[in-house]
Amino acid sequence: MDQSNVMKKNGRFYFAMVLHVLEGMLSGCNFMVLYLSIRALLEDTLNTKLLFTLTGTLALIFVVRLIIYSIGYTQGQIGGAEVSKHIRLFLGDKIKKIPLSRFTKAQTGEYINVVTSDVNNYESILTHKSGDIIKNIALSLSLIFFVSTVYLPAGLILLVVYLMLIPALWFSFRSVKKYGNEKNQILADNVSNIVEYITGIQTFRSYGIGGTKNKTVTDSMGAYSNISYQYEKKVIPIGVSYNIIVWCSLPAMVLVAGNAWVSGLLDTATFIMVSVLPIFASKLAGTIFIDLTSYKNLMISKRKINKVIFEEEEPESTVPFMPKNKDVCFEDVWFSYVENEPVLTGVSFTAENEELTAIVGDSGSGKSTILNLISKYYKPQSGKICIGGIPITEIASEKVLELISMVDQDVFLFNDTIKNNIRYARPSATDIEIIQACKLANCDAFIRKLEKGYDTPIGENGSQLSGGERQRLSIARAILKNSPILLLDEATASLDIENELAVKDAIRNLLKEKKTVIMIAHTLSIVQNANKIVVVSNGRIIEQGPHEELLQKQGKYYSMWKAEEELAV
Ligand SMILES: Nc1ncnc2c1ncn2[C@@H]1O[C@H](COP(=O)(O)OP(=O)(O)OP(=O)(O)O)[C@@H](O)[C@H]1O
Repeated sequence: MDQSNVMKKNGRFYFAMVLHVLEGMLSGCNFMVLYLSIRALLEDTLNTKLLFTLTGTLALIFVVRLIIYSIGYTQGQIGGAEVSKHIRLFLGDKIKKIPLSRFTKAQTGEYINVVTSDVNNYESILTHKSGDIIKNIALSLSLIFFVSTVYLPAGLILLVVYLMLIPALWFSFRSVKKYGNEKNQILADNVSNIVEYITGIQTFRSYGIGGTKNKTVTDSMGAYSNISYQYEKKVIPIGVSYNIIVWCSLPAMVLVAGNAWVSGLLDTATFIMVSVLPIFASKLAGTIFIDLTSYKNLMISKRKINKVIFEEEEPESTVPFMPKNKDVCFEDVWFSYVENEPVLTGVSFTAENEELTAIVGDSGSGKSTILNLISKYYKPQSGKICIGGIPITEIASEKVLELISMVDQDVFLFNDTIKNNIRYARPSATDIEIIQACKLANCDAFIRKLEKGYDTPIGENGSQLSGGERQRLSIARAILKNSPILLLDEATASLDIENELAVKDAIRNLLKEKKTVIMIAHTLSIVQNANKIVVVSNGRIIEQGPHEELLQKQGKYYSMWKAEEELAV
């Protein structure tokens, strides 16, 4: 669907709106019948026949209104739900196309908010708010029209009641604009913080910073209640003042109509009718004020949805990406996550086709960032990253990632069976291929010991598995995907010796295939046989070459090697 049509309202919605207008006008007719009844009563012309005619008319209005209401309500609900269904489907698809670098912590809360509460808000505008507002406005207009025809000054008083809505809404819309946007932004931060809090609840609890002790969450909750309070504090007095002013229409009406009655210009029936109408009209105007204020507030959600709909997308994957070879080349790449805090400063190196390139360096030197850039999770600020000589900047992430298998420290596992978790790497894989991959990744044995073997559900994010087991499942995925480029973060230091050996053995099996491998190595013993070792320090490459050559240089690599040897002794 074209993005400019996503939020477009449909025929059902407009049909429902027409029916709401009719319903509002019919409600106004009740007052006319009531007026005729009072007239007949006071003029002593009320008899059984007229009484039946009047009550029959009221019953008919009721039945017609009921029919119109039922059709209008149903059409409005279906029409609104259809629009929000299109929005949800579009956003689901859109999120796939947004560059991965946009999914920072803050932005994630914003997206969650848009696809959940903002779409719900917009749906409620379509299914409820618009209909209620339009119906009440139609009813108000028919009241003004009716009263004006029976006694013009009374009609003008009612008109003033409704015209007073303009300044009241001007003030309330100003507050909505000021606090509503801020409230929405704080809510998005709140969602991000809560998602992070709940995801990390075990860690928070283990350090005794759960509940109110978690300052970030409590601060953000506090900020949200503050802004909600500020918002209400500004809007409520406007609503209250408006109500007080419009209720003055009651004594004003009694005074004006009373004077006319005393002077004989107005009959008793009209006096009674117009004198009680301000009670109803004031209440109705108050409802319209509240509904329009909340409509304006809900329209913030519409703008936010639109912002995501028109957000810049990844380049389309129409261009086939078939590099002749799979060497990965960095040319003077500069990158920072946060403005003015460079993490990579002029990185240049080539990981040759079907060779093993190891990246070593101090913690925080930028090793994982290099892998993140190859996977297009982020975009460099300057410089070029090429695969097989083709710059990847203009290629869709999807296409680039087809060529890459990633085995890193953060293994994400779905709440599904072991077999299905591995199958994500290649949905067309047969059970035998999955088992074969698991054997090579050293996980077949532990999987078979589980109650239901490969069909065992592994809980949310694989919570029932150890760190080493999760890493081996991730290696099994990479083996199954069998892509020509392998990005590997060898993080075995945190594992117990048995798991470390199993993972290292699985990695050895993974490396047997002819692939372009870029491996972050945390222990140097594993990189001795690499074709090239790239040494990173403070975001720069300070040495590169094979093991022996780097040892001879007696630079950073040499001292790291010596330090590791001493540790081993
Ligand atoms: N998403 C992020 N936002 C902001 N800064 C980040 C982000 N990820 C990493 N950094 C910072 O970038 C720098 C390089 O991080 P990186 O993870 O690439 O280092 P590393 O060499 O892989 O470290 P380690 O060996 O400890 O995993 C660090 O200072 C880190 O704090």
